[in-house]
Amino acid sequence: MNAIASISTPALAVDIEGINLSYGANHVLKDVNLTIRPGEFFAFLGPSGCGKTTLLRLVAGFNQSDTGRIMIGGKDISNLPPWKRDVGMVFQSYALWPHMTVRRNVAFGLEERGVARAEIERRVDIALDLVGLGHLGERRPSQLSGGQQQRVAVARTVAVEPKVLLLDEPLSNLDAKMRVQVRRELRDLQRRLGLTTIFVTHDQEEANTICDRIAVMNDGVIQQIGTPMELYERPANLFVANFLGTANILAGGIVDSGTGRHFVIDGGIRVPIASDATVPKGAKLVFRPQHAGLTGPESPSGNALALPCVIAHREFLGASIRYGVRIGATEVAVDVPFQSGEELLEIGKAATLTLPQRLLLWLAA
Ligand SMILES: Nc1ncnc2c1ncn2[C@@H]1O[C@H](COP(=O)(O)OP(=O)(O)OP(=O)(O)O)[C@@H](O)[C@H]1O
Repeated sequence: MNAIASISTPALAVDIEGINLSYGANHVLKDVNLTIRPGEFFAFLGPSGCGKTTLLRLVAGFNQSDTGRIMIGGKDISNLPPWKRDVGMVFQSYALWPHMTVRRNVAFGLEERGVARAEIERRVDIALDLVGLGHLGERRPSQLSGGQQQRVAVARTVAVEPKVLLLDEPLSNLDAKMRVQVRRELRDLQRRLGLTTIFVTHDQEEANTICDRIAVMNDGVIQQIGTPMELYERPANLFVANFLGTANILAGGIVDSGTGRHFVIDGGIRVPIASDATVPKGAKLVFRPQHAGLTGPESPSGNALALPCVIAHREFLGASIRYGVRIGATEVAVDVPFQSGEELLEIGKAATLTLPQRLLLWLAA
């Protein structure tokens, strides 16, 4: 039997149903419902304090909810203590024992469970090999890099053969370069093990690059669940649009005249609304910087919307130029691919912002 087959268990779904949780008057989780599919790498993503760690700890059994239940593989585990849930959690701090060798750190959880010595040695070997640390078993945590310590924390968790892996901001103690490397390793390990995994992060890039699907949270409420691309291309509301990537947001009001609906933005500029567009009540006009174009002040031909604007800033980003553009009193960002030798638009000059109708988003809060 190969190393992976001997340490992985069949992947199970996690169902989170009707969860409400309060700390005193602070209603931290508000009617949370979601299903994590077997073998999925799933993220809880949201700003600090939105409740994602509280939700993860609820799955682990460290918190109790006021209502609802948690199911793993179709079995209600809400009333089981953490050690009977078959979940493994990697903490932000790693929580390694400083006085123990790497091997002892990985073995510790197995010893606590009364696993036989020969089986412990076998599983420690497999877990350390999985994270590429087989040769460093006799070192102590202080003799390892941050990335290596993180891998020991993962090996220790995987060694107890959990049915679900929980990762609480496991990359936040690493520098930017290490983070990119370790997140790839984590993704690769998760794929090889096929283990249902929940990953908590406030970093959208981290969630986008390694997770199959993401639940975006704000203020204890799930805003939207989807793949990274779905969330980026079809955000459900202004919060999601703003949290994943850069979003330009223009406020205004709808007027319905004989010539169809228009969205009147700052300065009285009228943006025609496509006849088939769904515009929720209180919606704002949203578009991504790379979906807009810029030309000189004369209106361009074609079927893009053309709005008069003024160039306010210009930043060279390498592959593109980011222009800060004023439309009425609002400034928006427009990314134009950089072509060597091409003339740039001058700051302070009038220009025309072009927007393809099909890429406009009409989103409410
Ligand atoms: N044990 C506790 N007692 C009281 N309030 C708590 C407790 N744990 C968390 N909270 C509160 O619950 C809310 C959600 O906290 P939580 O740690 O889940 O947020 P988070 O999204 O994980 O944030 P961060 O990214 O900063 O860790 C916050 O308002 C926090 O102050």
